[in-house]
Amino acid sequence: MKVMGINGVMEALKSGKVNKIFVLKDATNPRIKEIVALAKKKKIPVVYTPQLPKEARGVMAEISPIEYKEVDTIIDKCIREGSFILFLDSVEDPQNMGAIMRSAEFFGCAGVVIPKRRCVQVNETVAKVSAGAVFHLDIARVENLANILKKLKKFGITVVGADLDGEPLRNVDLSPPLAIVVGGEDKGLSKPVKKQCDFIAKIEGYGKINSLNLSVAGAIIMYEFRRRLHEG
Ligand SMILES: C[S@@+](CC[C@H](N)C(=O)[O-])C[C@H]1O[C@@H](n2cnc3c(N)ncnc32)[C@H](O)[C@@H]1O
Repeated sequence: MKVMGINGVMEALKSGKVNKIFVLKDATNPRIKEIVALAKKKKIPVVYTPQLPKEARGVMAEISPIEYKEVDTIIDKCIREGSFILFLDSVEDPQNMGAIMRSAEFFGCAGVVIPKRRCVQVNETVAKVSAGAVFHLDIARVENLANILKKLKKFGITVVGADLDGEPLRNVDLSPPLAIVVGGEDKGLSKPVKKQCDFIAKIEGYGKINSLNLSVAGAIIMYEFRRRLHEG
């Protein structure tokens, strides 16, 4: 897998997943120089090249494939840290997947769980849009999201689904340990997934359109989770 762009390469490098770095011969950006210095310190080969794809913006890394985690590892971490797990139900657009993964990492998510089918997988676009967040996140792939959500109850994890057809977010209990479930672009939350949610939360709008981009909806709930924890 290749990662392009300064942020993605830097985060991949910090996470120890880079095998080789390609740098444009005449690159002058000081952050690229920082990347080269860090790569050399970590004894990672740096190849200078006269040409790179435009979207690399001067730097590209060859990385090991994403190592998916067991969902149980993420559940343990969520309980131990008193944090939250993000579940993505049939997200199809890699831009949206990358954007929500970036926010999930930013808000200190214990891990992200995605279905093996009918969902975009963690590819180069997701890695790039996430600004390298995917290299710091624990990500699990599961056969059936609803079955895992059912299992969470036994561990005392509250499951909150984000949906247009819910009660206002401000009335919903977001106490940790928490699972936040966000739906896909077209279908939203599937029926079996909705059935496993303890609460369905709606972010109230004040304009004419009725829905948010899924990555924005997810980020608002993750922020609200952290805000309430902070304010006690
Ligand atoms: C673009 S919306 C999907 C809309 C879908 N056509 C539907 O009818 O549910 C993608 C996902 O973002 C989340 N979302 C978007 N707007 C939201 C809102 N106002 N409140 C809660 N969740 C929202 C939900 O999880 C939703 O499934």
